[in-house]
Amino acid sequence: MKAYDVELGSRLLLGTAQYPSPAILADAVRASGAEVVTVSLRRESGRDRAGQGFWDLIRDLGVRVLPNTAGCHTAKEAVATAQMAREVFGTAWIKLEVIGDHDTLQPDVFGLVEAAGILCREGFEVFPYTTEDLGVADRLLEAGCRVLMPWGAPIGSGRGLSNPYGLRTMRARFPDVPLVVDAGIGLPSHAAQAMELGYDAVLLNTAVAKAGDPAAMARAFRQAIEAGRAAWLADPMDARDMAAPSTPVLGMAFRE
Ligand SMILES: CC(=O)[C@@H](O)[C@H](O)COP(=O)(O)O
Repeated sequence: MKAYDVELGSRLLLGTAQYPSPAILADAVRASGAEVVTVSLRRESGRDRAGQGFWDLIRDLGVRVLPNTAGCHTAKEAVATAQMAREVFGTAWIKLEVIGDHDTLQPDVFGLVEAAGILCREGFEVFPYTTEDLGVADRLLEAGCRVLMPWGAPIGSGRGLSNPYGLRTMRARFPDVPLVVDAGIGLPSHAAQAMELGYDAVLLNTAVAKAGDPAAMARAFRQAIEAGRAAWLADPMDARDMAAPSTPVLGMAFRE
């Protein structure tokens, strides 16, 4: 997958919050094969003393950092956080979250589009956490985003894909835009489903961090994402309403 002209070997992007310990986080990142990890500026203080240990750990893992604006509720707050993240982490990449609702952590799509426009004009490479709304997607692309990240389900819910139909429609509408399902994934089968719909990648955090064995779960997600991608490339059959005998009693044994 290509994101902002960077070729990524892994289609799993992993969050770094909520792990029981730094060592378990490191094991999970290695097991996942992820080449990109998200980092919250509000949680880690980057290269100052308090965040130095975390920063060293990320550097030793050799992964690319995708800072996020987690916890921001207005465009202004998100822009300021992104600007600080660029200074601290030395990257133009930013995962843009503008939260609109306390209960669902649903994106505020108005604030999102506004912040995306400002950040793209300032040279950021924006990964917006959005919904599957096609009109909002159009606005984000017009604002300059070159990757879209629709939610699977509310952050941290582990519910899987709430609206597979909407995600399928989005994939069909934007065949050439890198699309990443972000948030709400609870099980490897959810991630596989996203990949089977033709999504380019999956971003997740809680399902691995909160598993009894985070490294084992990270490995399971890696395998599921690879399987889902392989299935998409293999051109899956269409589902049917009616039964069709898989072993016909008449006719040829093979299609040709
Ligand atoms: C880590 C990160 O960026 C989260 O904000 C992201 O949306 C992941 O959500 P889950 O924790 O539901 O996987």
